[in-house]
Amino acid sequence: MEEGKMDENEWGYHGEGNKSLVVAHAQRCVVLRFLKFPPNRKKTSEEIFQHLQNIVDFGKNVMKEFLGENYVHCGEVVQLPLEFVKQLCLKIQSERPESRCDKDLDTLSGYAMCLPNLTRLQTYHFAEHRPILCVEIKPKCGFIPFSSDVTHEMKHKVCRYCMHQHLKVATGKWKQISKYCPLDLYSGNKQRMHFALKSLLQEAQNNLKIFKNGELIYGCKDARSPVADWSELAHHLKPFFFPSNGLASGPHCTRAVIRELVHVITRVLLSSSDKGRAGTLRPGLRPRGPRVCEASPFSRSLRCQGKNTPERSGLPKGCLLYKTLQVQMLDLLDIEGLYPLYNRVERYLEEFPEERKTLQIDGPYDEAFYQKLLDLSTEDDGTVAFALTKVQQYRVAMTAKDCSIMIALSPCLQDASSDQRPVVPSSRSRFAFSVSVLDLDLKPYESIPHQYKLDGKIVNYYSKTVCAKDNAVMSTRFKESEDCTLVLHKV
Ligand SMILES: O=P(O)(O)O[C@@H]1[C@@H](OP(=O)(O)O)[C@H](OP(=O)(O)O)[C@H](O)[C@H](OP(=O)(O)O)[C@H]1OP(=O)(O)O
Ligand SMILES: Nc1ncnc2c1ncn2[C@@H]1O[C@H](COP(=O)(O)OP(=O)(O)OP(=O)(O)O)[C@@H](O)[C@H]1O
Repeated sequence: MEEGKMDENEWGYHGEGNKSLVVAHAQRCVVLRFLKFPPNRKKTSEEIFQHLQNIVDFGKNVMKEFLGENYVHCGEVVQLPLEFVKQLCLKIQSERPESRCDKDLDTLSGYAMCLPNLTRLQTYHFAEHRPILCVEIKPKCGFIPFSSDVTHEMKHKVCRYCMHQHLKVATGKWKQISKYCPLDLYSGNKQRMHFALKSLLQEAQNNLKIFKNGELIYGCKDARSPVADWSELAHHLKPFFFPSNGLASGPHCTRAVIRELVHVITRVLLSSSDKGRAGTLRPGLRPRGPRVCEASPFSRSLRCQGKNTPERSGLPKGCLLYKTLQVQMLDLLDIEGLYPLYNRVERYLEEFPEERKTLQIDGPYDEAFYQKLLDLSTEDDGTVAFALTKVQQYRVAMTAKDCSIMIALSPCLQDASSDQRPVVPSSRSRFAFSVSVLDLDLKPYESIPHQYKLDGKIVNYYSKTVCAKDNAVMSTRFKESEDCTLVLHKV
């Protein structure tokens, strides 16, 4: 960043999550990502610089290794004029969703991350003049825990996302339960993936956003957001999927456009555009545990029709979903098995606080840190070293369970070359595409007790309310069928 030349009027609000806020440059293909903190919990400039540098190092030394060079963009830490940051913060404040304003943008350190704007195709410095469509998906955890440390039977049947939905609706975070189940998206089965993507389009929550030429055109800010409008979305997407065709508007057109979008995204998700190292975690993390989640409406309907569960994951090994799932599965013990190991590390640190640095709890996230993550043994020898390895693997797995995938699509002419970018066909057009992953900030060591409590809360709420309701319905049905049988006997 050229210090003297920073002008807040050249930047606009782009989006934010729980921990960071992103602004995009109007012309250049870059974004600035700032950290956010609750009021009165400010950190020193040095701490913020170190935190951001850790994010960059973790991306470079760990996530690039696991996920592949082409998918991960680490960016760099930049120092900005304080006056620019202050003015920028004032400028964007009115555009921030109310539900995110419990945290303030860090305006005191002057540090931020500079990254390519992934809602434009990967050209990094200058925006392309071709139209660009970008779909962001936060897929969440794609497997059901297989650890023998799991004590709640329900966790072996229903995935965490589907259980958590009920708690989120009960606490007012979202208005209604989504039909999306991550296991459907990660299944590699096209039919299930189509169902998962359609469900995301119906109830986007914070799991789906769509950008056109870098502008958000579809997505949900919070529970107060208006209901999704597919015909408006189809209106935006029609020129991309039916460029030279006078497809009339109306429900038929909307369905056709949405179908094209879902099919193209599925194809891209199943593609292996990465040329880097494939699967550093092999062998060891083969898909385990149930293939389907009992709460997924897709698998429920299969069961009702008396059909078998679909085949195990057919995800191609080079695709980003497969690689993300591999990293998620570094959570080998589940939080229930991990928590006692975290306590072992804690006890050790209480006795030897100066060891925190040697154990690399807060970094550096270097090559040595990465190498230790490759030890997949689950035989506990009672040592702090074993406990620490599992704790660090868990943190990395949690990061992969919370990252987002960005798919950028740019129409290309039928015969034109796509500058060596991969191309995906749809029925009436072709797209050059890129796939990237974002939000790869390593989850903090301190969040483990919170994870443990939240896990219990999610499962207990689901078991008490949803299961109890299901059982009541089942027993009424059973009673009715008993009554019915009795009547039949009498006759
Ligand atoms: O715990 P989860 O599964 O609810 O995930 C949290 C996310 O909620 P979600 O369920 O995706 O709506 C949550 O997302 P939102 O703030 O709800 O958009 C954050 O991503 C949070 O991560 P962090 O604390 O900011 O590092 C996420 O926390 P981590 O569990 O990843 O630490
Ligand atoms: N490099 C990028 N290019 C384009 N958009 C981006 C980029 N990085 C982030 N964004 C946008 O900003 C939003 C918030 O960023 P991010 O997910 O990193 O925030 P966060 O606070 O770390 O998230 P979380 O709530 O998961 O902790 C993203 O959902 C995405 O839409």
